[in-house]
Amino acid sequence: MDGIDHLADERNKAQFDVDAMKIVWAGSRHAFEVSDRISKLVAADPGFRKDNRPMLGRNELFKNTLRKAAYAWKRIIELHLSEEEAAKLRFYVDEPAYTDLHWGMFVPAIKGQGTEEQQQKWLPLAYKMQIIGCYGQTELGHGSNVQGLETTATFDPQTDEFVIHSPTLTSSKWWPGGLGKVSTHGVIYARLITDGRDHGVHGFIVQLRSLEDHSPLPGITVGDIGMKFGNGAYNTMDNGVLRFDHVRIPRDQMLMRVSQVTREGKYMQSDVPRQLVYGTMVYVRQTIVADASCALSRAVCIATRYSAVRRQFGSQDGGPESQVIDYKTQQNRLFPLLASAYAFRFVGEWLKWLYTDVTQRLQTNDFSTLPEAHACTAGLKSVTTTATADGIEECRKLCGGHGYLCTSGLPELFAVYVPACTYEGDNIVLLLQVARFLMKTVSQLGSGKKPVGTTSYMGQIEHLMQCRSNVQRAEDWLKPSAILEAFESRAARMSVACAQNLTKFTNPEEGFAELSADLVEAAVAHCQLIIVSKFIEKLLQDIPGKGVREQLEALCNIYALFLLHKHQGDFLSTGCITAKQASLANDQLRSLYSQVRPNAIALVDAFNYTDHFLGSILGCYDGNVYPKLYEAAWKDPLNDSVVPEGYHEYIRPLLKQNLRTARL
Ligand SMILES: CCCCCCC/C=C/C(=O)SCCNC(=O)CCNC(=O)[C@H](O)C(C)(C)COP(=O)(O)OP(=O)(O)OC[C@H]1O[C@@H](n2cnc3c(N)ncnc32)[C@H](O)[C@@H]1OP(=O)(O)O
Ligand SMILES: Cc1cc2nc3c(=O)[nH]c(=O)nc-3n(C[C@H](O)[C@H](O)[C@H](O)COP(=O)(O)OP(=O)(O)OC[C@H]3O[C@@H](n4cnc5c(N)ncnc54)[C@H](O)[C@@H]3O)c2cc1C
Repeated sequence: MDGIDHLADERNKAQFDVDAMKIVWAGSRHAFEVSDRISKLVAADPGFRKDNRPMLGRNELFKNTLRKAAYAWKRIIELHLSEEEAAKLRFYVDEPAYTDLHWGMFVPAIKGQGTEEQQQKWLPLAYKMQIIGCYGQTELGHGSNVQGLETTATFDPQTDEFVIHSPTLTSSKWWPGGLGKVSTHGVIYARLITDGRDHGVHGFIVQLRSLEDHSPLPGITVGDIGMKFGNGAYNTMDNGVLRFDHVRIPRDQMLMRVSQVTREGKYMQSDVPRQLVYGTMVYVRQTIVADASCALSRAVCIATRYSAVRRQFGSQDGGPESQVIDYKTQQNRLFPLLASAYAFRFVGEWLKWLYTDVTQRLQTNDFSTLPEAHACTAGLKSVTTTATADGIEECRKLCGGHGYLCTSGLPELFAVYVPACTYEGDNIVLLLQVARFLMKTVSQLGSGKKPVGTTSYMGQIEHLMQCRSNVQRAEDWLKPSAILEAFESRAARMSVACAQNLTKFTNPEEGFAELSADLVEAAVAHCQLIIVSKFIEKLLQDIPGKGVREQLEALCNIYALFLLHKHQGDFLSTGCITAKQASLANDQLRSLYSQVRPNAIALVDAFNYTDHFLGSILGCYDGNVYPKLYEAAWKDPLNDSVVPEGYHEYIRPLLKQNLRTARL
């Protein structure tokens, strides 16, 4: 526009090396270089334009998504992009599409649950996109309760086939992304029945559409489930409905890594735990945690830049008004979100490591860390997506009225993001899984079995049950040991209190149901401890770059102390800290906000988002917000004509009628 950087003064205030922080954020120099190159490539390509999405009707919107997905694939092939680069390209194209499920769930399901042979047969086809797949688990009647799924896969020994069937309306598959209009195949979850016996839910590769003309195969009824929350947004995705009427598939299309059905129809189980059937969900939950940091950082980048541009009140003698970012209330809402974005980034990195580690162990039949991996992925998915969805909405409010405009980018970001609280496991249902894991851990404390990994803090249960924080001055809250002890003792005491209350029930399941609200809170406390401790561990690493460590320390302290303030009821009622110490934490938070304030713009610049990816006038890099908002308004289709369509039919007759009435 005017070529001036309206945020230059803010950028000049930075007290750290932004380029070094970009590398910390990306994870490595290599990751930064790939991300930087691919994001610029996407931003510069008009084929990936996305600013028109809110204006398009469903059919147009969907066709546009198909075009983009095909174009993205064309570019991936033309440019010989690696798997890593291709994934980045899809990320920066930033449009929910069937490809997310193909690459994100269909391929991982085959990799995780298929035998070597099955992988060799199906993966090359999927990698070349000669088949397109979805993940067909949820049904109209059951989503969370996977064991309640009704679709059946009955083995027919005469033909060596499974017969896939939807026996009831509620057994219709409902929700799978990419299913409605695109997928040719699906990994479909169904109850395996052999010789009249029900062996529970298993995965099957089922062809759904003809590879010649895309029509549904015989016995298959398939379509889209209809418009979802928000214009544009997730409506680029064809979430589908699917019914089977005795559809036959060859026996070797059951995913047979975990269990097998022989030619004779005998059901056999490998040594691997049955829960590996749920393995794809563990994988995806892990990726969702890393994605949370992307979505939150994007919203925070928009809200931070705009808060520095926006001025309200405080003008004296005709001088400039105050930047809204200087209001302490704005900082108290914004900076903890900025800190959370960094915290989720680092816990996401760690979770990726944990997942890789458990996968390697599984390959050598070591299943010992699977329960922890399940609890961590489930719990962190829940806590980070809830905080991110709430955080995006908070960022919208932080941008005042303009945040409500689609051109702010925030309404669409929220609408696309908010189902993350539900998909891949409803967040409450997942926290209850964490609570079960915690109750088991507590119950084993007296047995001599040493808790390991993320529950190792429970090894010092006697200390944690009676310790009192020794914080005396606000600065004492800057000590990682003070923070860790407070978070560990809060989590331990909440879990132990639940475990003690559970003993009052003769039926443990009844007790679990009755105490489930408290159990969820104990699970949240445990997960928040993991996030805080992984941030602190990150700071123990070598962190190059002038001032980078200092900024990260401030953000880590903000994250922890803000949580402590928000959940002070927990910390006080469990006696981990005193009211005076809670108040000192608050004093420290204020001073941390002042420390972050001059660095705020540079801290969001470190995310290295292009204007294309941000998709927000309020968050644009140069901060030249008002001319862009003004210009964009005139591009709205409603402004194509000065007098609106419909004037002659609906406005003019009204006005004329009022004139006649007035004359009477
Ligand atoms: C990149 C992709 C883009 C994202 C796009 C998003 C697309 C969205 C896709 C989807 O949503 S796919 C569908 C996802 N569906 C769910 O997440 C369903 C949630 N429900 C469940 O996961 C499970 O049913 C449950 C809630 C965990 C309960 O399962 P179940 O009743 O079978 O188990 P329990 O009796 O409670 O537990 C038994 C035992 O198993 C352990 N366990 C449970 N899940 C797992 C797991 N995933 N991995 C390992 N272990 C697991 C559980 O802890 C119990 O252990 P023990 O207590 O017996 O030791
Ligand atoms: C955008 C989107 C994309 C999706 N994509 C796919 C896909 O690709 N493939 C696929 O298979 N599925 C997909 N799903 C389905 C998704 O996985 C399920 O919706 C999700 O697992 C939640 O299950 P549910 O809908 O049955 O919720 P319910 O379980 O019906 O939840 C309703 C309410 O009941 C509560 N509740 C349920 N059980 C308990 C309990 N035991 N204790 C306490 N409270 C409980 C929940 O907390 C919630 O408040 C998608 C969903 C969405 C929204």
